[in-house]
Amino acid sequence: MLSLDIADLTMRFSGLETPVLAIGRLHVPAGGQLAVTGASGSGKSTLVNAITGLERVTGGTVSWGGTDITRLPTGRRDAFRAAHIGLVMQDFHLFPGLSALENVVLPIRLSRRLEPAERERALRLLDTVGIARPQQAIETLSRGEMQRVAVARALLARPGVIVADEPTASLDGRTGEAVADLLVELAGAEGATLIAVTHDPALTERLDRRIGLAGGRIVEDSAKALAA
Ligand SMILES: Nc1ncnc2c1ncn2[C@@H]1O[C@H](COP(=O)(O)OP(=O)(O)OP(=O)(O)O)[C@@H](O)[C@H]1O
Repeated sequence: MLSLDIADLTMRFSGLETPVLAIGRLHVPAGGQLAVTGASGSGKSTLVNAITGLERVTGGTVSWGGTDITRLPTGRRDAFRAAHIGLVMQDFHLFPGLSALENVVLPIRLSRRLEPAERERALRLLDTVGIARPQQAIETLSRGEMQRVAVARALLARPGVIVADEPTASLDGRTGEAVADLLVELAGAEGATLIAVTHDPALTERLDRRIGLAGGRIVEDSAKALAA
C-alpha cells in the first residue's frame, strides 16, 4: 500500500489559457479510499493520467509512498506503474485475439513466467466478478463483461494502489454493486489504496472520502465538510 501526495499539480494543454487541472494539495493515506466526481470535462481522466504517470504533468509533484513519479524518466515511470498500480481504464485496454483469462494474466506474462498459483487466482477473480467462461474470446464479451475482466486484471498482482476510471459505468445496478463491493473488499483485504473516478452513488458511498472537481480544481471535499 502506498500513500498519495499531490502538491501544486498543474496540467496544461497548448492552445488553452487555463490549466485543465490545478490541484494545490491532496493527501490520501496508504490504504485510503477516494472517490473522484465531477461533470464531464472537469478533469477527472486528466487526474487519473497524472497520478498514474500515463501523462507527463506540466508542473508540481505526484508522490506515491514518497516516490515523486513526475521526476522519473518515462521507462522508470512505466515500470513503477506496472509494479504498483492496478489500473481499470474507461476503455478497458483489453487485447482482442486473447481469452478473458489470457487478458487477466497478460501483464504478468509480459514481464515473467506465470506461477500456477497466479493462474488459479486469476480464475478465482474471474469467477468472483461473474465471468463464467474464462476461455471465451475477449472480443465476444459484452461491454459490462469486459469491464469486469478489466477489474479482475487490475487486482491480480495485488497492487499497492488501484486506480479505476468509471469502473461500474457499463454495468447494470446489481452488477455494478457487485463490482463496487469487489473492488472495495479486495482493496481493503490487500490494504491497497483505492482511487475511483465515478458517477455511481453505489460506489461513492462505499468509499471513505469523496472529492468533487470543477474546471480542474477541487471544489468539494467530504473530508473537509466533515471537519467543518
Ligand atoms: N490532450 C488534450 N488537449 C487539449 N485539451 C485536453 C486534452 N486532454 C483533455 N483536454 C481537456 O481537458 C478537460 C478535462 O478533460 P478530462 O478528460 O480530464 O475530463 P473528464 O472529467 O474526465 O470528462 P468525462 O467525464 O467526459 O470523461 C476537457 O476540457 C478536455 O477537453
